[in-house]
Amino acid sequence: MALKLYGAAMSPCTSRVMTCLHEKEADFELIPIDLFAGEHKQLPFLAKNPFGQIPALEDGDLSLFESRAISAYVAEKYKEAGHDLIRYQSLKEAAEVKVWMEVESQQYHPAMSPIIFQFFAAPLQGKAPDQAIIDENLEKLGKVLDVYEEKLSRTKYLAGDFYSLADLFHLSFTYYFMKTPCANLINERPHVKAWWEDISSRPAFQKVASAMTFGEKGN
Ligand SMILES: N[C@@H](CCC(=O)N[C@@H](CSO)C(=O)NCC(=O)O)C(=O)O
Repeated sequence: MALKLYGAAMSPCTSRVMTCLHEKEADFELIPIDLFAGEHKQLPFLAKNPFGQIPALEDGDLSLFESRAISAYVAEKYKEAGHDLIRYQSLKEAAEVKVWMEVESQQYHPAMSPIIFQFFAAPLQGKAPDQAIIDENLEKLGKVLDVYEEKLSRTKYLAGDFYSLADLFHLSFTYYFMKTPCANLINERPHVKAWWEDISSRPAFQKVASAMTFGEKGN
């Protein structure tokens, strides 16, 4: 039976899960939740995620939320299908994947998401981007990217010489980041740039990126 993903194609958190579903060649249905109408802040959606945020996923009687947890579930459930994202046959490699999944959510995302908010969400609320917030977080992100540059000079991908869920977790927010005037923060770091070009060119993400139209005319 097809998995049901509740969210919005342009939302980076929904796109994170869709990218994983495509890598695993999983059959799913995207059920749109209208953020602009506040559908995510009321029942029935609140019963799927009490924090009132997209995405949520239903697989039979299992209902999940948090895009990274949903992606990890999908990667485990379909571990023998499509690309192995969690290195389930190697305890050591799987542990490295877990380290860099945490790095994305604990180091990279906290610096990246305020920048994305300023460029894409603030204007929707009629506010100009707050340059002080952008600058403060660019400095933090630069320090994180310096660590990435060194690591990626030693391994092709973050967890090793294999593409994993850790790399995938970065795709959707970084896609929007590369559309801002701050893209040079990645482009000026050769190993990070090469890594970004490699992971964002994967067919599973390309399928998703075409619908990631935040900030474009009419959105
Ligand atoms: N840690 C959670 C964050 C979900 C989230 O921020 N969802 C956003 C859209 S994705 O950018 C959202 O629902 N925003 C609307 C709101 O917060 O009101 C996850 O990874 O699933």
